[in-house]
Amino acid sequence: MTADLIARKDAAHKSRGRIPATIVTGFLGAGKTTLIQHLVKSANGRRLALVINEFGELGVDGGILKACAIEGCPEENIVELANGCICCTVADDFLPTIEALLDRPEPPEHIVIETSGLALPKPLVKAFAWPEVRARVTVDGVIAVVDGPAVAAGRFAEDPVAVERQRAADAALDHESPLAEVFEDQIACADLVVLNKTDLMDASSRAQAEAAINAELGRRVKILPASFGRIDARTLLGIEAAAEDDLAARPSHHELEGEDHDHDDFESFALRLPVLRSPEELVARLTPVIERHDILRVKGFLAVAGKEMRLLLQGVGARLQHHYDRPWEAGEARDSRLVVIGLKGLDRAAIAAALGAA
Ligand SMILES: Nc1nc2c(ncn2[C@@H]2O[C@H](COP(=O)(O)OP(=O)(O)OP(=O)(O)O)[C@@H](O)[C@H]2O)c(=O)[nH]1
Repeated sequence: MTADLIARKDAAHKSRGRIPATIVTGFLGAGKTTLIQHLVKSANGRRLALVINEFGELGVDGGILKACAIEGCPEENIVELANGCICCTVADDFLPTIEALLDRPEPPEHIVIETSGLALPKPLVKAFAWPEVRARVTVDGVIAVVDGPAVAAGRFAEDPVAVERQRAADAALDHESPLAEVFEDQIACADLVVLNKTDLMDASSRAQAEAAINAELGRRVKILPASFGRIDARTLLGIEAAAEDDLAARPSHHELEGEDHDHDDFESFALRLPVLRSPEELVARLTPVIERHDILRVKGFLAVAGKEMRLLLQGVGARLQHHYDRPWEAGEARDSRLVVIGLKGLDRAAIAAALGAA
């Protein structure tokens, strides 16, 4: 799409007096924040506001985006809704945040919402159908970011053995595997699917992942391959789906289970670690802990002895990545904190002890 066409589409939204909003969904660690980082850089100076929601309590994603200090998206345009899942607190947290953005003297030209990896996107889309919001915003599109290698490996496929094990532990469990449910909902709500992490995939695993995605897509929706979410803003913004008018086409478990949906099957907690001797030392400790406890996601900012830079560590399943993302600021507490997310029943004490947490 040309810049011209985007400008015309923006103008069309504005002429109807509505600001477009894009919802970026996708499971824990699929690459949502990475995609948004790239999107902001390629947005050509368009005034964006980012609403970032995280399941863990640390606000790591907001920290990553703020550290980029990207032109067109200054820090005050990044709003964090940490510690929870917006899909269940729509009226309390999410809508007031959107309304506050719209009420600014210079409102954003486009709002990008990153949901937590466990959020079901439909309740958010539904919120945009409420009359007072509908008059001012339209959902330009729901983008589902998918961890390609994880899907190809069957991570989100129905796992009857795991479900039976959970049922044995919790007789009240009345739904299928939590990972499968979140995946199904996120795909079923999408107007565009980004098959991410293709740098880690060969042709056959790509075909497997596409087949698994297609199995959940009830409508004709494009699947775009990507590596590190490198897709131009011109493709991601300006879909013009008006998703709030199209709710019936987006089936969701949320309607069936209400407030009791999947989050209850997951938990997260934060750990404070001592200053690290080296990143490698932490990786060596973490790797077996992640495997033993089947941890889904770890992330955090850490202090390393003798380093003036903040270390960002990210783990998605057993895959760990780290780099120094920015210098510690003057007066900033050089804390080492990690958030750990997994299925309910994590042995917090054992994990903390194995990592030498304070
Ligand atoms: N190899 C590879 N790694 C990727 C790609 N995209 C993202 N990552 C890495 O995956 C990890 C998670 O990426 P994020 O962008 O934080 O994922 P997220 O979906 O925002 O994660 P949550 O907000 O925790 O759900 C980071 O270490 C990224 O560098 C990719 O295309 N290929």
